[in-house]
Amino acid sequence: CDGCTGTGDVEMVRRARLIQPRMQPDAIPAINGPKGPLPWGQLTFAHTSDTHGWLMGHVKEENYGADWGDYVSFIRHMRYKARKLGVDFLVVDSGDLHDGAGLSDATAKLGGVNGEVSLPIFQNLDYDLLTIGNHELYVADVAFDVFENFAKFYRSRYLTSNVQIMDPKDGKFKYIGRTHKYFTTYFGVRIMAFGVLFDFTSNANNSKIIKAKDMVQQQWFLDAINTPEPVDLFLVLGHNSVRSSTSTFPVIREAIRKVRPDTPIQFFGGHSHTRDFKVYDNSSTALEPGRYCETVGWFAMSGIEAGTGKHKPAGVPTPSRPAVNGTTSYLSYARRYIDWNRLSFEYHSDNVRTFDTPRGESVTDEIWDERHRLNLTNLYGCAPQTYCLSCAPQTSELSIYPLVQKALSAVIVNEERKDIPRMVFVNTGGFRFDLLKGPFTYDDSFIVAPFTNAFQYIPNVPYAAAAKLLDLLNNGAPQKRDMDRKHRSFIPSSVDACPLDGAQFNSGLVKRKTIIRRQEIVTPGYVTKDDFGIDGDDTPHSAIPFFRTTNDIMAKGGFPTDGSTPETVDVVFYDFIRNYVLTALAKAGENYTTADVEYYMPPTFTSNDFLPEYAKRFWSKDC
Ligand SMILES: Nc1ccn([C@@H]2O[C@H](COP(=O)(O)O)[C@@H](O)[C@H]2O)c(=O)n1
Ligand SMILES: [Zn+2]
Ligand SMILES: [Zn+2]
Repeated sequence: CDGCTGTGDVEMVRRARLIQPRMQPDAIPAINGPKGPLPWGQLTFAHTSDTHGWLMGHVKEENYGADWGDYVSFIRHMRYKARKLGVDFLVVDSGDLHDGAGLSDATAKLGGVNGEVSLPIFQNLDYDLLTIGNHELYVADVAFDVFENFAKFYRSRYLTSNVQIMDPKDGKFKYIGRTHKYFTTYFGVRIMAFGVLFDFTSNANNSKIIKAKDMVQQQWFLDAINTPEPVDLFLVLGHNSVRSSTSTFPVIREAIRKVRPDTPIQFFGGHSHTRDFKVYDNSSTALEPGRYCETVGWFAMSGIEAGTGKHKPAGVPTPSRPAVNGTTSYLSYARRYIDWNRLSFEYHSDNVRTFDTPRGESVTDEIWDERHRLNLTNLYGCAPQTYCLSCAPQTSELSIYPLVQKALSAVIVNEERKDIPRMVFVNTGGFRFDLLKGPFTYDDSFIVAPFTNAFQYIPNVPYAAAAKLLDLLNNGAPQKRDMDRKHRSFIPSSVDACPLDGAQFNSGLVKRKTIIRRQEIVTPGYVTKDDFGIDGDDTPHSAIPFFRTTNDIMAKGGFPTDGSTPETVDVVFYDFIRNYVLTALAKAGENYTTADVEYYMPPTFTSNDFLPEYAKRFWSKDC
């Protein structure tokens, strides 16, 4: 497995970069590319959300294979193009920068803070506006780092209208970023912007989230929406799904509409990891740009009666439809979901002779140096097949969940209680990405299961109650984001098998400054249906099937081999779902409290550790 170790990796990186330009065409990976030029409007936006540390891009999927340096170069070209076209171009992000990849998460394992390497790399992008996600707030140290460093870096551009942190210097709660920003664009559009997190409640104690319904009553908000200054557009950035029932965007919209019935309101959402576009009314729409550096959300609007920007810039497609189909409006809109790869980025930069800007190149170099320094390519074992999160029913052997159950049964064993039967309950929301065939590395351990949830247990629970627990948990409160519309893939009924197979992709162990070429066939990927229809995907794809999962799954261990049922069992679970387990046990007639809960495994052995342990024990190292 050449290149599997850290040192080998760097050697290969350097070599790969040198030889790339002379690669034979057959060696150049192929994906199908953009269907045509992007729309540009009076105001045009590039939007990211839920990047979750994937700044390296998807090293095993060419389709999403660009890295953060490539995105930095892309945005530089787009800013230049916007000026040439005579339109305003704003770059925005809706949060969730942590938990999901080695580059963000490995530093916490080394005793540092999650994000201490990835956030400074992220900061190479000159965002116009950003807001905070719930993954910036689960852990007190992470929240404080965001307050102390990230928010100070972006200053008035980091909007956290309803999120505060306790400043240890004086013990007072303060906004992490700014509550709002009033500004005028280059071409003269006057914007009032907010950044609103959904009503998140699992935050660390040092932070506070003000519910949207309370925020809209606060004096600063009322002053902002009633400002005597002219406002041409309200811009609401939010880590907030654009569609789910838990979204608080409607609350914000109603509050603004009460005092400004005619001013356009544009929302940029996140959190549900979906490509989506929602129409609220004829002057109010919302975009959501997916997850994990798979998508750049692209949005263009024209018709605002302000400024000197062009409403129909020459030589490019322009926004052409009202928000509500069949009506007439002075505003017109367009949206596109761009695949995160160099083919797309280069194409939309008009195939400039040198795509890579010096800043972009240095960001790429930094990412690869850090990847090496953090040992992210260290190998645990070779996955014999691809195990997917949602491309197959959760009981199918193609799904990751039977593998998780096997690994939990084998690895989650307390030596002192190994002969006592145990039932291990974990939430499916803790698994974040497919485990791809081939090398399963330190980086992949974060990609698949980034959280550090501890294994806790209640000893000697009557089996009769424990046996009811899984059904009670799965019929109880949801334990993850609203999955209702998570994958809005438009799936032809003929697709019934999981087309993903790690063998198709590069090993991910060597740097590939990929020169990709177009292919005629269509690669599997997003097939998005939103309020504007089915033409949003910049690169057409064949659909990947999507199957929902239950809240939780359960694995057994140490049960009698003769098939008899034990009197009592140890009920083991992630600390993240402890309260759900206690509630469900009460429903099963067994009242326990947190005082009955103990650690089953050492608290340092977490949900991020059991799959690597399984891979080390049971998978070959010869990929
Ligand atoms: N310690 C944790 C924290 C979160 N989760 C899961 O992540 C979901 C939230 O992720 P988003 O990217 O959608 O904000 C949450 O609902 C849990 O399912 C976890 O398992 N453990
Ligand atoms: Zn997220
Ligand atoms: Zn989120």
